[in-house]
Amino acid sequence: MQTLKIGTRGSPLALAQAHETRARLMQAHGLPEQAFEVVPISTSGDRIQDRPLSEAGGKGLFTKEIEEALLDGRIDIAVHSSKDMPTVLPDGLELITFLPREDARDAFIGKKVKRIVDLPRGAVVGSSSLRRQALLRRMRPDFEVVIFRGNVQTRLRKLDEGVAEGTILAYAGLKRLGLEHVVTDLMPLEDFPPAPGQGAIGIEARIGDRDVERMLAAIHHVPTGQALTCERAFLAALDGSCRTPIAGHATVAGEKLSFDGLIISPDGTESHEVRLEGEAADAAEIGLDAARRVRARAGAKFFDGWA
Ligand SMILES: NCc1[nH]cc(CCC(=O)O)c1CC(=O)O
Repeated sequence: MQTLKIGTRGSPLALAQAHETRARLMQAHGLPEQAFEVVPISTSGDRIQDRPLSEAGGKGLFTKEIEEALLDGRIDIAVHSSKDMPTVLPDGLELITFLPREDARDAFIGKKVKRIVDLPRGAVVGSSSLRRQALLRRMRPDFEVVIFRGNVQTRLRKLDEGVAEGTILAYAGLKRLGLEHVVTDLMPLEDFPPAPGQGAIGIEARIGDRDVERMLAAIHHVPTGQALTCERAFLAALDGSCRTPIAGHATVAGEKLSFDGLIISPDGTESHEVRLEGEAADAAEIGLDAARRVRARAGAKFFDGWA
């Protein structure tokens, strides 16, 4: 077979994820590194630095150019952070493979204090994610939450410069970058539920590309796939307004799946949670059912407030 072209964003995290995918494929198929080519692709999401991405057009910004390359045949597979993937993909493409999930929790990086609970009243905490901003406000209404973008290095520099007392990032991303030593605290799943898909590498391919399907089947992690099916069904059913922060996390043990979902107002004052358990084989139905329940509990007005 010719070289398999692995498309990815060019950020350090994206490249680390592409390299992990390549390593797993090499291992599973006994192939040398030269059997693969990692193709970095710049996306609009990487280029827009001046405003929150939720205002610039949301999640699709990180995937558009990569999906065009996949559809054009310039690459054969695309490696993504599942969390950044829209729930609706372009015709002809599917997310078919998930690698074993890393720790899905958010991590706190404190400058003067290690634990977020030890921050003084009114402390400034930086985050660019609507979910994290809302959860921070719910947890500590006294915090001043400021927008904080950029890669890990940029954020650490901002902490050094005194722009904020701390910031929150996905533990998984930090681990994959070999930066877990900067983490000073881990956020509990209950107070600070992760975004749907957090910590899971997802691989997108052309529907019906049999050679690629065969290659990828060997590295697919079934429990992660089931968890992601549930989380993405929850997200898809609620995603009408991308201005509503949504958290969702499923865990799979044997045949059983357990899901926790949450929607929260951006100011953190109103949140609605749901927990459902069921058969892992019913992952999509559980996610959809959870979305119906949490939507019913919140009422239609909840979504109107800030949409
Ligand atoms: N939105 C950016 C993004 N997309 C995926 C990750 C981390 C890795 C992951 O969740 O799999 C991050 C950075 C972060 O949230 O800290």
